[in-house]
Amino acid sequence: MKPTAGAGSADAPDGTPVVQVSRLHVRAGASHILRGIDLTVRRGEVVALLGANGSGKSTLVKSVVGVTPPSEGTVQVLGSTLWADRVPWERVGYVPQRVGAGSGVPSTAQEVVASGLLHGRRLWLPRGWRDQVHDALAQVDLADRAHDPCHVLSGGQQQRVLIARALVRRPDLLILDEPVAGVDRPSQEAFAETMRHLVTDGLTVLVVLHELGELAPLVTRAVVLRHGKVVHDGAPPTARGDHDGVGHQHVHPHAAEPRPALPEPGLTEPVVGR
Ligand SMILES: Nc1ncnc2c1ncn2[C@@H]1O[C@H](COP(=O)(O)OP(=O)(O)OP(=O)(O)O)[C@@H](O)[C@H]1O
Repeated sequence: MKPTAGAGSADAPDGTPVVQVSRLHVRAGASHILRGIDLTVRRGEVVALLGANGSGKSTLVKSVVGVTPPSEGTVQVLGSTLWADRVPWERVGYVPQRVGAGSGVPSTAQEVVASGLLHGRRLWLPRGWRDQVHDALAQVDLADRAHDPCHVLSGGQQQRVLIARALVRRPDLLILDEPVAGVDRPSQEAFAETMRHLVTDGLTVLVVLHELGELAPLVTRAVVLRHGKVVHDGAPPTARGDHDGVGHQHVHPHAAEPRPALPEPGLTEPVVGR
């Protein structure tokens, strides 16, 4: 995936909350899925949302993008309160958990990505949309597949189309739910490189991951959910053994500054001084 210049604001992290979740509860029937979540994502941060299957990660990001309404509590995005104020969704990119870009509709990659330029107040494509779509597809290395129907693309390529759809509006806030699940290693590396450029340009990111993988060097904070509650909010964990990995970056503390114990067994392990 190839970066292009400038998405998001060019501001440095300044502590301004971009996402603010307060005492959020979500219930569905008899299920009490989220149980009092507090989460703040500040401008310029890259926050990884981690946790075991069923811990509530997708439900939390769906609440942040206004798909799932809260039972209690509030969610603010870019300073606007969901379900009360108008939220500037045109500044938000969202990649849902793997859904397939085609979803049975015979749309081309170009058409799917172009739909990312539409939002509540703009139901027509802006002047120059073809170039914007081409740039977004180039960022995920699919410019040459623009006119292919999505159903002929592989699962990983469809996922990259959805990433391009989120990037095409040059968002200030990007929310990704397992963006690289099912994406091959070279594409993961290219995606991480694209993200590195976008984050340098000021993009704020909330990303659901099962492991930090190639995005590890970018992640500024990790939030771990368990049974619908936040059980860790702080330094990102480091996967066991990755000192041997290609491209490993020694960004985590060593013996002098031990990491907090990770509360999510089996997910990742703290690494100290290896
Ligand atoms: N609409 C719903 N009705 C009832 N239960 C639901 C609903 N949506 C989610 N759940 C339940 O809430 C829990 C959390 O689901 P969620 O998809 O948020 O988990 P997750 O952490 O994203 O999991 P995974 O890592 O498997 O994607 C699960 O037990 C799920 O079955």
